Amino acid sequence: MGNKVTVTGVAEYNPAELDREAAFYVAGHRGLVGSAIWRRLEASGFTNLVGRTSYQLDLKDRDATFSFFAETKPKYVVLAAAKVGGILANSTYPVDFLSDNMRIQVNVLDAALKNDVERVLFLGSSCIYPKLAEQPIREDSLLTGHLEPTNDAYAIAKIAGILQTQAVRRQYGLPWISAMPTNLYGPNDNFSPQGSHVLPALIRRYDDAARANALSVTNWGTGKPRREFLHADDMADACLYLLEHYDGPTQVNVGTGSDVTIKEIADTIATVTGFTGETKWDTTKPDGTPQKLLDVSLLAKIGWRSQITLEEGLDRTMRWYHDNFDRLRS
Ligand SMILES: NC(=O)C1=CN([C@@H]2O[C@H](COP(=O)(O)OP(=O)(O)OC[C@H]3O[C@@H](n4cnc5c(N)ncnc54)[C@H](OP(=O)(O)O)[C@@H]3O)[C@@H](O)[C@H]2O)C=CC1
Ligand SMILES: C[C@H]1O[C@H](OP(=O)(O)OP(=O)(O)OC[C@H]2O[C@@H](n3cnc4c(=O)[nH]c(N)nc43)[C@H](O)[C@@H]2O)[C@@H](O)[C@@H](O)C1=O
Repeated sequence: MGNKVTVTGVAEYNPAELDREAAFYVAGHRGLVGSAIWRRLEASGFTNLVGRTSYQLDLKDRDATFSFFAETKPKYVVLAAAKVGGILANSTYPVDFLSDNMRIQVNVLDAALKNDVERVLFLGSSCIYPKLAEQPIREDSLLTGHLEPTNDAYAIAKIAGILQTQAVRRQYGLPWISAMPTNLYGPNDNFSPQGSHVLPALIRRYDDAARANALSVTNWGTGKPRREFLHADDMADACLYLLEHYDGPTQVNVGTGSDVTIKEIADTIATVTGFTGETKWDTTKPDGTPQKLLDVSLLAKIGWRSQITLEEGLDRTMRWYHDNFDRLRS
């Protein structure tokens, strides 16, 4: 690692470029985040990227995960493989979100340790923070209050992942880090009506309604909660930036620093899809946490800011959605 720079009172980091020829395993390389990281690494000249689908390698299988690490010997790992879903999936299948994610991350982190992986980036989520955390949410609000019940099982798994990363730092002195993204969107997102996050769900719902000349659509909850949306390409850029510029125990928030209400994002998507009907709200569906806006000042101190505006990101995502429309429905 390079020269140590102190960020007053928060963390320390050592800028150092990663070796472009070393084996770099992107766990979950077909997903929203993993595919964006893969594109970012390719564009930055990495020549030895390693990826496996869940069909080729089920990371819940400990023996298979250890064999894979022993064979491929990655020098770097980003853990973007996880069981992921929106508010309804999280609240309907809490056992899966807890158990699958615990198993995936324990297997990957243990195998990485056994095989001397030099740098690991563990990805958590902004849902690790207390439901009623002071906004914008600082990293030090972790474990200071009760979690949002619709995603507490998933959040507990993610908190365990952060702690495992920190424990490896303490016990073995390795420069492993973790990042906490806000709500993400972009190409290769999950657009399934029941399982997805809100932004892809709204794209699909309003686009379908516009094509069918429907008179109304019905969204979930009250529309009042506030969410912060970051494009996956920005997230991928932040991941590489953190790996090359940050070496501290604190999980680093990754977001844009601004949020919108669900009603506002719904109105925007209605406009861009050309839907002119009425929007209704199904208040029997959960709202989830009232606001989730990350404090991104640590990330700014380290030197990174998001570049893709919500308008630009939505435009890119809509174009990707239309290009992949047939495949997404097959
Ligand atoms: N999407 C979001 O809004 C947010 C995501 N995050 C975090 O970012 C990370 C990536 O999420 P995202 O890209 O959205 O998720 P996706 O669902 O788009 O992708 C998840 C990836 O994980 C892989 N995977 C799942 N289970 C297994 C398994 N048992 N074995 C091997 N691979 C598996 C899948 O592989 P395959 O395609 O081959 O089946 C898939 O490529 C996660 O840690 C998530 O918690 C954090 C905050 C917000
Ligand atoms: C990233 C984060 O994502 C999840 O948390 P969430 O932020 O609450 O996620 P969401 O995107 O699913 O919903 C955001 C808001 O939007 C409203 N909403 C309206 N209409 C639809 C709709 O059609 N689908 C969905 N999913 N939500 C809708 C919905 O009622 C809620 O008020 C975590 O479980 C966890 O996975 C996690 O870490």
